[in-house]
Amino acid sequence: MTQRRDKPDPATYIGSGKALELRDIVLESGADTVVCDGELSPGQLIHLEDVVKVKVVDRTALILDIFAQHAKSREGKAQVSLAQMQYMLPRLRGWGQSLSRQMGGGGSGSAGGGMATRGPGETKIETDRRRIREKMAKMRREIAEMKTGRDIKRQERRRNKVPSVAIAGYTNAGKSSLLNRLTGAGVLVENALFATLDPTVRRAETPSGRLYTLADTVGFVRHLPHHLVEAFRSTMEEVGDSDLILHVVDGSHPVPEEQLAAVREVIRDVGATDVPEIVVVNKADAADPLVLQRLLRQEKRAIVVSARTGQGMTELLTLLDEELPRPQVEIEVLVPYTQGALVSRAHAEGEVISEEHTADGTFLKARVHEELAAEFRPFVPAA
Ligand SMILES: Nc1nc2c(ncn2[C@@H]2O[C@H](COP(=O)(O)OP(=O)(O)OP(=O)(O)O)[C@@H](O)[C@H]2O)c(=O)[nH]1
Ligand SMILES: [Mg+2]
Repeated sequence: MTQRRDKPDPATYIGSGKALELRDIVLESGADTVVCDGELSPGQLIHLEDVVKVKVVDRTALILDIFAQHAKSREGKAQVSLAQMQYMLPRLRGWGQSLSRQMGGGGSGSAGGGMATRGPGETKIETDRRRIREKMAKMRREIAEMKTGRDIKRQERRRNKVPSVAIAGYTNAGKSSLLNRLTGAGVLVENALFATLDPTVRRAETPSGRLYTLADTVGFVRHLPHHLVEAFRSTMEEVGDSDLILHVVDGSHPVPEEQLAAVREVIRDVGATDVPEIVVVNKADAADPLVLQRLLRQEKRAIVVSARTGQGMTELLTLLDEELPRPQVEIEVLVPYTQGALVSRAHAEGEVISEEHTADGTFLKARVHEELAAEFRPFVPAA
């Protein structure tokens, strides 16, 4: 059901007449849940439930439920429960329901007899709120500790100078499928929204034999509610810290541009705007050729692939090899004057620290990329 309004009804989100219409649909169809593609205030949710007499789930709650089903890592799980508690806090409903029921199925054992700890004059709902807040504080501390661990890992990767590639994109675009294609990683692929929550990082090799890491990320959605942004953070940081973004877009979608734009908005939000991006138009096997042509015309650096059939993978790997920043190596060499071209390349492709013309040739200190360093290897003076 859709309704066009200037703004949501303050009481029931949709208008009161529309709410009655919705109640009739619920009765006729025997539906047990109403899902609303929007964010309801706690009051709107309660009022709407009172009218339709079944459970009402808004967009945030639905996304949280999906996250909860798919979170695998400890940090992912903790972040989801934190977001769930934050969501529940203003929505607790009185005496009747137990906390665990309100927290949604499969809750992490947060309920339990609150009677014993209830302070004087505190109602059940106040007790519940206090306990949730305490639990949230504990959870935040735990997440902060987990983050430190992850940062250390990331720093190690940096120090090792293995360039990192993040696969980002709208949910269901085929990010995990692409990761599997590129690395044979066996990451969960599902035809469901948000199959991925925990950051999954693999090591891989470019055709020219350079090592890099490839990180799968959670799918982006438009208008991501704020407390979900927090729950996403681990993956987003991965994107912001990467050396290259493979921005996967579902080419079989009639208007992939919308998803591209939505994802770019989030990339901007996490400050990853200066990370180079390759647009990977996926699902070529199921796409309208006209849409693919349009995308290739519009996007500077785009490539059409199919993670399913393997189409375009060789080209993608070649492109990735070209776009990955070259790690810099410091060299100290004595280059004979007959090899002047090599010295010129150090100037053009690298950064010359010092240059001295001796009787035996050019004594050069420079920072250059790995391939060039290899060419200078014959001229490293014997120690
Ligand atoms: N036809 C076709 N389907 C594909 C292709 N790549 C992926 N799919 C399907 O698209 C669906 C989503 O793929 P995933 O790889 O899980 O997508 P994702 O981007 O990782 O999704 P989230 O992790 O949920 O954000 C699955 O049903 C895949 O089988 C492709 O090249 N062609
Ligand atoms: Mg995935």
